[in-house]
Amino acid sequence: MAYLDLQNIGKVYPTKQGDFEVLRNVDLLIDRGEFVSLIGHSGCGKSTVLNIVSGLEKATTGKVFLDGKRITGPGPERGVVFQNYSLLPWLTVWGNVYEVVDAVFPKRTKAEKDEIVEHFLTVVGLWKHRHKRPDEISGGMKQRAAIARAFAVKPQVLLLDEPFGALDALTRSTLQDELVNLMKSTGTTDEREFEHIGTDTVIMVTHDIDEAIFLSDRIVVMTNGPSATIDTIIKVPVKRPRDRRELINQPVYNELKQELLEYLHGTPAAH
Ligand SMILES: Nc1ncnc2c1ncn2[C@@H]1O[C@H](COP(=O)(O)OP(=O)(O)OP(=O)(O)O)[C@@H](O)[C@H]1O
Repeated sequence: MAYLDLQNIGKVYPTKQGDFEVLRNVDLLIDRGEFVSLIGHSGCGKSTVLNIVSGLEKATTGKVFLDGKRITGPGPERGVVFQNYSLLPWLTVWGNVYEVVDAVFPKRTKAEKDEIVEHFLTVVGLWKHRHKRPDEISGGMKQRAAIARAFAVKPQVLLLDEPFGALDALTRSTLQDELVNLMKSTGTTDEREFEHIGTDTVIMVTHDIDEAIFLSDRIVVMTNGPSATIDTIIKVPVKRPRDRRELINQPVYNELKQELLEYLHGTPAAH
């Protein structure tokens, strides 16, 4: 049985101009431990798929199962990083991360929770900005705060909607590496980890082909909308975790890049 099972997902938005069918017949099975990227033209419905798996959006048709249980709403085992950051405006950067760490690890001491928050704010380069509120920091910094918050609680399933989109190239690759590290820590025997086993399954929406190849086991290419569905699924036949420089020197890297470019640009966008 697949860990995540999307069965015949369809999504229709009622609009003033009539019903707008975003997704039709999306079927996808994801195993525990997989890293899957969703790629496709702007507006085809990638975020909608992610929102349905997060439970924040309801599918019009079809069902999603996680570990055999039907998803009917959000849950702590699924962490999200959305494009709009969703930080609480009245809390500082530190407070935004601490709040979720406190909620998810109620049995840890204050010192342990402080340590987690400090670690992840340092990783994303925001420690010295920890006292600022969201309206006092840039878009890229908000994105990094949202990443710190999601990574810090190590949800089993991480749902990432263009998480590194607003970041400069260097920060982007640092955080991609941190995501790789986060997944490596799965199965840790750290005594304090008893509430959580760590992040082992990721679905990420991205527009960046290199990022998709570097991080993913499989890349799901969506058709152009409306009524978008899965066009094809491309496997990345290289063992994870990968070394960025080694990977780009392998012939398979350019073959995959070419294949993805053909899928994405071989057919014109619908909009
Ligand atoms: N609440 C809504 N009501 C009506 N239409 C909507 C609503 N939310 C999204 N849409 C439409 O659904 C389509 C898919 O949106 P979605 O954000 O899932 O696309 P996407 O592939 O993630 O886009 P991008 O890559 O640009 O982020 C778009 O055409 C969008 O305009």
